[in-house]
Amino acid sequence: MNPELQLLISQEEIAQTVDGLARAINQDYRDQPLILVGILKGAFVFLADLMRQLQVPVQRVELIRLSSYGTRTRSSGTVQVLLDLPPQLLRHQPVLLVEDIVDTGLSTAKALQMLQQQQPASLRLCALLDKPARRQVPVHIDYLGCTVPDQFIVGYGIDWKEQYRHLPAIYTVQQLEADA
Ligand SMILES: O=P(O)(O)OC[C@H]1O[C@H](OP(=O)(O)OP(=O)(O)O)[C@H](O)[C@@H]1O
Ligand SMILES: Nc1nc2[nH]cnc2c(=O)[nH]1
Repeated sequence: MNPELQLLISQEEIAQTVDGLARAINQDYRDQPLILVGILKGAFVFLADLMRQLQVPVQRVELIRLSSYGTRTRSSGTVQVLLDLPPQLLRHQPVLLVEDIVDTGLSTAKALQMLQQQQPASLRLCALLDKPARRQVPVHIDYLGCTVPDQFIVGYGIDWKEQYRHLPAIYTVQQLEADA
């Protein structure tokens, strides 16, 4: 049976939030050529909207793919790297990591560590959502959209068992069956 969804952040609120984030990034980077790195799959919708609001010269858009939730609603605690970057790509370049949600922080911390190994000129994080209640490792978010409560989130690229990524707004999921 499909679970019940409750609206948390409307399409209009998401658009305003993305706009505010893009304005802050535009102001900070100005004419600096920037590399954007998005984390698949969850961040692909946010990345697509954010980058189209950027006025800074985006010299490259890259994607990495991490997974730690699978079909569950709690992190497995192990972050699998399913797609990495070619070596040396970020060396001496300003890089902005784009993430959909920082929850335990394990995925984002792993991504930051992977990117840092390539010795970028600078590395900052832009996250649409922050769920601080479940943090296991500290993560500094340079550009944050919204803080969300300790509930399971779906929509706007974010899934439950691969469903709901297509929804244009963000919802909390009610009455989820216990994880298998
Ligand atoms: O802070 P954390 O507890 O690590 O959770 C955050 C991560 O969890 C989700 O990815 P998921 O592993 O579900 O993969 P997906 O993006 O492909 O759905 C989400 O897209 C984040 O990348
Ligand atoms: N779908 C979904 N994935 C997540 N990964 C980390 N937190 C969440 C969440 O609240 N919802």
